Amino acid sequence: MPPKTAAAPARAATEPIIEAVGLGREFTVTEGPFLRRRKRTVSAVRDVDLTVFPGEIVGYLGPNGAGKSSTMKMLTGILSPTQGRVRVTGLEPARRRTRLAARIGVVFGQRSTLWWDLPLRDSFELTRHMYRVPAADHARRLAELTELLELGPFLATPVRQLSLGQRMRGDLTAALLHGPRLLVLDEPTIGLDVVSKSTIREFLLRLNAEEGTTILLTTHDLGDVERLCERVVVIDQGRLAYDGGLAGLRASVPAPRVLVVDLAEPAAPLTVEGARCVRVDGPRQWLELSDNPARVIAEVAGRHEVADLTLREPDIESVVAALYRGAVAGPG
Ligand SMILES: Nc1ncnc2c1ncn2[C@@H]1O[C@H](COP(=O)(O)OP(=O)(O)OP(=O)(O)O)[C@@H](O)[C@H]1O
Repeated sequence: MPPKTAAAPARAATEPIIEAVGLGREFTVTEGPFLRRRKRTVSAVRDVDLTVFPGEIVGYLGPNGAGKSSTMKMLTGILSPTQGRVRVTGLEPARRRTRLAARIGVVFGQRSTLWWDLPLRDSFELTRHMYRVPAADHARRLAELTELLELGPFLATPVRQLSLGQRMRGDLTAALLHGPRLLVLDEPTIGLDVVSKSTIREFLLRLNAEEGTTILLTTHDLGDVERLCERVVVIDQGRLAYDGGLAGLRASVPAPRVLVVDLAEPAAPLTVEGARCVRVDGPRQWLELSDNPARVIAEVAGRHEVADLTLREPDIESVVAALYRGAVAGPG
């Protein structure tokens, strides 16, 4: 399926921070019962062209198995591409992994880089040595980050005693202590409660606004996307399916609008041309619209006594679900 595109935000004429052209990664897997094993090639990522400029926040989305983690691993040098080429901050990641590590921060939400048995503060001190950050710079930055991420009270706590949200904030701090230009996040809010999610989202926005840090994140949490990403890239079955703004994403997929009707009395599901009743709860009914809302509203109001009406635009969740379905269904 060719990628759908929408107008990307205006960018300064600067060097891209990420530039991938025709990027691909295949794996050879062995399958089948003993003595009848066969080798099969799995294409995890194919033909991905992706250019990200400094200061962007880009959401990299896709259903399970779409190729997000494989892309992230190629961008951070953990995996070598089998096709195409990629540069991150001007470096070829798999060949210049150590040099690249000094320029980027990486957080994989399900895997901590902190030392489990050490107090948080000691983990940060070890990180300082790994990145060779001067002591005074480290102290200043640690003070800023721990204040913004509300980690002060936990600096003496061993990592294994931290809650998931505290640990995630610790991982973010560790990834940012050396002042990277690019932050790569794989599921940064996975498993967190609403307050912790919000703390992390607000922090990332501030980091981007005040320091100009470029952020590339994968997430299945569309709240992250709505709050953080001016640009989304959708990958499906290894290929790009969309690259553009959130508004364009909404416009590119025909997800239906829903009319919520509060009748004066409970009634049987409404049958109206151009609408499909998808839910009934007492006097409230939800009509999925395939026609002009004004005509549907007029017809419902002509037949029933209506107490209230609300027209709901498709939420980003149903837009993305429709996009994934469309991409899975194939071209067109
Ligand atoms: N080391 C590997 N060996 C064989 N196949 C792999 C390997 N890593 C990934 N794959 C396959 O490549 C495809 C893409 O996987 P990947 O982990 O990149 O997807 P993802 O979008 O990150 O999925 P999820 O959202 O579930 O984490 C999948 O079919 C997966 O099974």
